[in-house]
Amino acid sequence: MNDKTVAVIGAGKIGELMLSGLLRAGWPVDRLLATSRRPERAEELRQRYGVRVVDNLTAVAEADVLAISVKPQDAATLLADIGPKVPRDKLVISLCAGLPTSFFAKRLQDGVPIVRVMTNTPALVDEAMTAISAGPHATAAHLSLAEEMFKPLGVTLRVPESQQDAVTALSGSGPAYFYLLVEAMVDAGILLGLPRQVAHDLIVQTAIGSAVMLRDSGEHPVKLREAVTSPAGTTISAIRELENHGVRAALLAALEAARDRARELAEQNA
Ligand SMILES: NC(=O)C1=CN([C@@H]2O[C@H](COP(=O)(O)OP(=O)(O)OC[C@H]3O[C@@H](n4cnc5c(N)ncnc54)[C@H](OP(=O)(O)O)[C@@H]3O)[C@@H](O)[C@H]2O)C=CC1
Ligand SMILES: O=C(O)[C@@H]1CCC=N1
Repeated sequence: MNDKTVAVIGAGKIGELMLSGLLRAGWPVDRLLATSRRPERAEELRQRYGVRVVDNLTAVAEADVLAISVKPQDAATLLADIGPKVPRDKLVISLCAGLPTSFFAKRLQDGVPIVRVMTNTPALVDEAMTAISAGPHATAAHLSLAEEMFKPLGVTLRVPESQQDAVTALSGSGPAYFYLLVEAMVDAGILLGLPRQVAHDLIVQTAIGSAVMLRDSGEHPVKLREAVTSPAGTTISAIRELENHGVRAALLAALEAARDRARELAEQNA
């Protein structure tokens, strides 16, 4: 493990997932810093993780890596404070949806390396999907450092920055789509007369089993679905309804909308 100090700037939901994941992976707590806007949040982070919570400028001065995990709408205000004070020997990692690395480059001194990352909430169980892109001045060593930070939280992949809005629509927001499906299927179980807890347990384990098969069997999802779908059986009756209700088209439109929203966030916060 390297000897870098990482500051999570704006340790909210995603920032906390980073902190806790790095600690689980053995990152020394004295090489982690966090910042927060609210004193009660700072206290919560200190209590929970024993991490030092400092102000943004102290984090800039002391850390080698600045992981920006504020909302895209808060990034300009933050950068107005810290941007001109970030020296060129630091690495800035943005976790912000939508914002291109050019947004940060404009607000930092010329030469500060920037990496853009899109991760997701399964980081909580070390099953995140994290996509990493080089921005201005980011070298192979900077990308490796970003990978070293996110690998313990799950799987990492390098993508060109031009793909990051699509990545955000698929894997960044993706957990929410699966949770919504589970919620709807549990409700369907209620409709069919099952107790809520039974419906929940059936669907959660079915989701886990299906996900592990998708990952480990090496089979195409169509093959896996065909193996469940017996001639004149139950599954095809359900699939006819899913197709009748346009679930496939809804997913195409939904992910396109998420991608468009990422673009809009960039335009609104340019
Ligand atoms: N949630 C998710 O699943 C994912 C989110 N992201 C991205 O991660 C980023 C954070 O999202 P999320 O964690 O959900 O949001 P949160 O609102 O939970 O976290 C952002 C945190 O930043 C704090 N903050 C804002 N401005 C400042 C500042 N100037 N100085 C210090 N702290 C500040 C906020 O404080 P306060 O509590 O006062 O608001 C908040 O605690 C976003 O850019 C989002 O696009 C990326 C992938 C997945
Ligand atoms: O909804 C959002 O904007 C953030 C980015 C990806 C997941 N959550």
